[in-house]
Amino acid sequence: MTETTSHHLAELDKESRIGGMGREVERDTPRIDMSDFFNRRAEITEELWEAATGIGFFQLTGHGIPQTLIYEAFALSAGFFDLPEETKAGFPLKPGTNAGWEYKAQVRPSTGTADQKESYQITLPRMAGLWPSEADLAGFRATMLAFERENWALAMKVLSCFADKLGFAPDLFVEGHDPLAPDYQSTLRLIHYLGMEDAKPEDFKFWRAGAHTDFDCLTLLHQRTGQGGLQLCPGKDSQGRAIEWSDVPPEDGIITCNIGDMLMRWSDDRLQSTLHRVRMPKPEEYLGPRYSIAFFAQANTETMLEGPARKYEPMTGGDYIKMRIGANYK
Ligand SMILES: O=C(O)CCC(=O)C(=O)O
Ligand SMILES: [Fe+2]
Repeated sequence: MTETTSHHLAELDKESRIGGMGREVERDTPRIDMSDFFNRRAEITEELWEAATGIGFFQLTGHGIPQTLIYEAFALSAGFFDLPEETKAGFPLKPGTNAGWEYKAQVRPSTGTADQKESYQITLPRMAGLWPSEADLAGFRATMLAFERENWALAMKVLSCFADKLGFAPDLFVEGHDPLAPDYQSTLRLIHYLGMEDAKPEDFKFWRAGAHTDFDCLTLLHQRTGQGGLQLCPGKDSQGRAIEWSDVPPEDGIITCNIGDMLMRWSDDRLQSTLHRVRMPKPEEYLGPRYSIAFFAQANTETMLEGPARKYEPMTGGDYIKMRIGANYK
C-alpha cells in the first residue's frame, strides 16, 4: 500500500468512529485581533501559530471585512434559500465540483446520514449556468463576488503568517490559491440548516452537520448571534481517548477559523486540522433555522503540496481533493 493510500484510509477510518454524541466540556476558543495587521504582524503571527498548532480553531476580530457586507451576504443567502424549489433546482450541484445547490445531499462518513441542511456553493471557475438571475435575486452575484474576494484576502493574510513560521516564501500560499487561475478551487458555501420548530422528536437524532474535518487549507466561518450548534473536538489523533466536544460561540462579525486536512499535510502535520460538527438545538434552545457562510481556502488543483520536511509524498491540490470528496456526497 502506498503511503498516500494508507494516509487516506486512516483519515476515513477516523471519521467513521466519531459520529456518536460523545461528552461535552467547556473550552475557550482563542480570539485573535487582526487589526493594524501590517504593523502588528509578528505578534499576530505568534498568536495564530499557537492556536493553529494547538486547538486548531480560533476566532478573528478586527479582521476588516465590513459588517455591512457580512449582513448583506447573509440577507442574500436567506433570499436565495427562500427562492422556489424549482428555481433552486435549476442550479444543481454537480458532485465533485463544489458549485451549485444541494438539499440534504451531503452524507458524512462519521454518521452515515445526510446533514439536515441545504447549501449553495460558489467556486468561481465552475459557475457557468449556476447563478440566479437579477430577476430571481437582485444583487446576489455582485455581493457574493465581493464577499468571496474579501474572504480570500483575509485567508491569505492568515496563511502568510503560517508561511513565515513554516519557512515558506511569503507568497507561496497566495500563488497556490491564485483566484485568477482557471484551476482555482476555493469555495464560498452558503448554508441553511433547517428550522426544527415543527420537527418530530426522532428528527433530533440527526445532525445538522455530522462530525468531520475540512479538506481544505483554512476555513473562515461566519455565524449569526443566537444561531449556535457548532462544536469542536481537538486532538483527532487521540485514538481511544474520550471524545469531548465544546460549543463554539456564534457571534455576528466574528470569524471562526479552522485548519483543514490539506494544510495539515502541507505543514507536515504541524498545523492541526480539528474535528467539528453542528449539533441539533437542545429543547430549551432557539429552534429556528441556522444560517452560516463558510469560505474554504483550498489550494488550486495544479498547486503542489510539499511540506518543509517532506513528511508526505508531494501531491497536487486537485488530486488531494479528488481523494477526499468521493466519500461525502451521494
Ligand atoms: O455551518 C457551520 O457552522 C459549520 C459548517 C462546516 O463545518 C462545513 O461546512 O464544513
Ligand atoms: Fe467543516
